[in-house]
Amino acid sequence: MTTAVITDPKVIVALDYADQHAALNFIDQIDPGSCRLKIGKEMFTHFGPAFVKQIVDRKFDLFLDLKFHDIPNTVAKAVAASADLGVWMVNVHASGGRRMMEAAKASLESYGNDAPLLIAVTVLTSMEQQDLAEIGLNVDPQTHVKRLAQLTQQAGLDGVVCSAHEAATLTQQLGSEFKLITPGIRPAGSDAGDQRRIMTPAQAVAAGSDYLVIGRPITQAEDPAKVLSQINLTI
Ligand SMILES: O=C(O)c1cc(=O)[nH]c(=O)n1[C@@H]1O[C@H](COP(=O)(O)O)[C@@H](O)[C@H]1O
Repeated sequence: MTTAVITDPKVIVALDYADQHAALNFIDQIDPGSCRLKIGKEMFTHFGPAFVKQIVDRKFDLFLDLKFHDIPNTVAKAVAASADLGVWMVNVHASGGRRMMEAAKASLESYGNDAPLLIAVTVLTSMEQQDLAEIGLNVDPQTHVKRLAQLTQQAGLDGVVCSAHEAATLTQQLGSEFKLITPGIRPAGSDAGDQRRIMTPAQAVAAGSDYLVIGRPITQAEDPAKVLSQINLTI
């Protein structure tokens, strides 16, 4: 183990590897107290629930990022299936609407204190105003995020995924208990890639982000554990 243990680590490392061994090699170098981990569509599609359980068994808090978006009954069942895997956090798309989110929340009632945090994606951090216009949403990203975050809170969820650019406004509007999970994080000097609404780790925390989702700047570094430690020192 090379990474320091922190109380309530803020970094969630996005394990977007096509190769299970590369992911496990990284995990072997870090301590579960130094970060949380996220498995998204790429690794889940390759390696399935067995891989999720492997990570959970290693005592990492795991965010299962499958961004469910379907009719309420289907999403409710998928969210409950995620809870059965023992994950720490699971998400849906807020644009699936109030009834879908309420059904997802209700499906976790029977899990009591073992229920994962349930959060909703607002506007993807890869999207800017022009992308919204192309899908018929003639609104600026901030306004749309605000609207979806309000709906998410009303539906009883624990927080939202948004860009750190929206964090300060959302904290003011929705209170500090409502969790803000922010991808689109880039340490100074690193490549933005396909992300559009980005911030550095320190800026994001200062803006009010509760958790920072960081993928490629860590996973594609020559020494991922070292980059994670360096980021932890800045926040
Ligand atoms: O829900 C997410 O985690 C998510 C939402 C969003 O709006 N933008 C976003 O980038 N993500 C995820 O966050 C991670 C970001 O990875 P990097 O761009 O490599 O840091 C990816 O796994 C995305 O799927």
